[in-house]
Amino acid sequence: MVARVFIDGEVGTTGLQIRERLAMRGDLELLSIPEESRKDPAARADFLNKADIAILCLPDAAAKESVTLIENDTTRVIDASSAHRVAEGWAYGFAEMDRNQSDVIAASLRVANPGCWPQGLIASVRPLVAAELLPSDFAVNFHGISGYSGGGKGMIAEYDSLGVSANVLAPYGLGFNHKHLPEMTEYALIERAPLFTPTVGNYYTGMLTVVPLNLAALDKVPTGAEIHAALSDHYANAPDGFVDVAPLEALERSDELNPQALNDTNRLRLHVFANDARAQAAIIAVYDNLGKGASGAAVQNLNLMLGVDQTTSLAA
Ligand SMILES: NC(=O)C1=CN([C@@H]2O[C@H](COP(=O)(O)OP(=O)(O)OC[C@H]3O[C@@H](n4cnc5c(N)ncnc54)[C@H](OP(=O)(O)O)[C@@H]3O)[C@@H](O)[C@H]2O)C=CC1
Ligand SMILES: CC(=O)N[C@@H](CCC(=O)OP(=O)(O)O)C(=O)O
Repeated sequence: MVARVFIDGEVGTTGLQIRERLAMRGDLELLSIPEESRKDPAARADFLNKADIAILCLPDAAAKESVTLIENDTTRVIDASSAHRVAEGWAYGFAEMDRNQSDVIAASLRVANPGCWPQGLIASVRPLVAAELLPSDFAVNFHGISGYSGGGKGMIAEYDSLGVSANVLAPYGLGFNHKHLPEMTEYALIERAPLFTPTVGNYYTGMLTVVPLNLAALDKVPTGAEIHAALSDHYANAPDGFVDVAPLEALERSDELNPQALNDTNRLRLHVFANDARAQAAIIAVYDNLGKGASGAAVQNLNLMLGVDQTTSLAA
């Protein structure tokens, strides 16, 4: 059966990349709304109700509206916005976060695609809390850099117009109230929101996130090898190999620590660094904010919902 897929917001940054990733697929029919009616709720309702799966690549308010425009109980939804990530009745679309999460996604009518930043944090911290190497009340810090495409068409236009005169590394979110905090807290299994200091760099795409771990105050201090083993065990069982853990090496730095290293892929790679004598460690994640951070994850979720083999479907 050919599945009908409608991308609501198909000319935006995330929507365009999903369309590119799906363009060659013979098992899908891409329903495309005419340019002049792409913001007309009646026309969108028509396409949303015709689709087997609708992928929402819209600002939060428009994504919420799309869901209300669906009048049947057959159109399945993947929402790339942050509107439904901690909402009841929605599955969280990070397949690697738990052993059974890909089955949960595969069976769901409503899937919230994870935020780009939260994936780095959840991938780094959740397995350690689950393995009881970190307590759930651990004070988590989270830093990182994202390419400016993370801010969508508005931020892309801003950086394009400034060119080389744009700030090379701009910290933001300094009111410590970033919209991603609720999903980070819930899915990293931590009790308090992380202290999150994102930065945006003057380059198009790619992310590098850091979870520094000051472990000295813990009753039982995990070693770097224990942290690495817990993450490696967790992702060895993850489906499809999109998330992996680099070997634990006694390095002060690594050339792989480049936010653009996994651009144009659906992959996320974790690196563990530690100094056991100081009870200090850091977990660094590298991925593409438009790949595993958005469009790649959406295609991965689409494949799970359709029961399509990821390795033959261009999700990678
Ligand atoms: N960029 C990224 O790295 C990531 C983005 N996301 C999320 O995905 C969603 C889309 O983001 P992104 O692609 O970056 O954003 P963009 O701003 O690039 O694209 C959004 C698109 O939605 C269209 N749009 C806005 N309002 C409506 C409406 N009422 N009806 C129909 N279309 C509308 C816009 O139209 P117009 O072209 O006219 O402006 C635009 O084409 C957001 O919720 C974002 O938070 C998630 C993870 C990462
Ligand atoms: C660089 C930049 O501005 N990034 C955006 C997040 C990217 C994104 O689109 O957030 P969602 O994953 O929730 O949609 C921000 O920090 O708000």
